[in-house]
Amino acid sequence: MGITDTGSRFASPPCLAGEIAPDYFDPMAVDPEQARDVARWRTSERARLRAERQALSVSDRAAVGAAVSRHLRELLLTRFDGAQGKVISAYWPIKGEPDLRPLMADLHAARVTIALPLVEHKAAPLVFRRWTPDTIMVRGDWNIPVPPPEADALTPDITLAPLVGWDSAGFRLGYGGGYFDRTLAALRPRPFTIGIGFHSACLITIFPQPHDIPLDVILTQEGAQVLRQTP
Ligand SMILES: Nc1nc2c(c(=O)[nH]1)N(C=O)[C@@H](CNc1ccc(C(=O)N[C@@H](CCC(=O)O)C(=O)O)cc1)CN2
Ligand SMILES: Nc1ncnc2c1ncn2[C@@H]1O[C@H](COP(=O)(O)OP(=O)(O)OP(=O)(O)O)[C@@H](O)[C@H]1O
Repeated sequence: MGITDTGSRFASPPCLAGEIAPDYFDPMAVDPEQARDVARWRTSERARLRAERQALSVSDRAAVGAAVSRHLRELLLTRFDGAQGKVISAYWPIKGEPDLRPLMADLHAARVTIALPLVEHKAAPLVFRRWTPDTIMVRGDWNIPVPPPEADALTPDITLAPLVGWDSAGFRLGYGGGYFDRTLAALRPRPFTIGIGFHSACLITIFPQPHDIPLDVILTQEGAQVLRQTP
């Protein structure tokens, strides 16, 4: 899907994707050799982008977290009237991801219900459990801090998907477990999905495969990218 045909508008330049001929790559082609090449390429791009992110100073990363939080607050106000009474799934930052925890606490105080994702079963959709600033976290899969098993399981209205890489058609590269794609494929109604990442993690294309689901918005420190129509 191209940029112009989604009716998108951009807060900053959308990373050259408009310069790609639409017939350059056929995302629906399921050629096993091509799928294998894409998987290898993704593995090396993930490593490159993660190393780049890790090389940033702590204060640069903190500034990105603060800027993304500002844009997210604004997006929730303008598109969801502040999201009061809604369930938003966030994430507990790992491996240099933008830290939105202060905003999570502010949203909780503003009567937004916050949930966090858990890998409770390998290669299955994520489970979301309620988080409040008083939640005592436990170690989950991959050592990610998660709410305890007795925390309520919730279905998010809005999902924040942390990303390792993104493209201007709204596709996301994560850590390679396929968890968000499986989750979005399973959830009905599908939550409004906001990718969260560094602007510099923009790729010309992630070579979307049939299982990849484009996000509704991608937020970076430079604002909203790939903003789709109102849900
Ligand atoms: N902060 C945060 N929490 C999150 C996510 C996230 O991206 N960020 N997730 C978003 O989904 C889920 C965890 N995602 C995971 C993704 C991959 C693997 C994992 O084991 N990766 C293997 C490679 C897998 C493969 O290539 O088959 C590895 O790196 O060794 C684990 C958890 C839920 N919580
Ligand atoms: N809906 C789905 N059903 C079954 N398998 C899926 C689905 N979505 C993704 N997968 C599998 O997960 C694998 C990894 O997917 P992908 O490369 O898109 O990961 P990712 O989006 O970077 O990971 P994550 O969401 O965990 O951060 C794919 O090879 C695919 O086989």
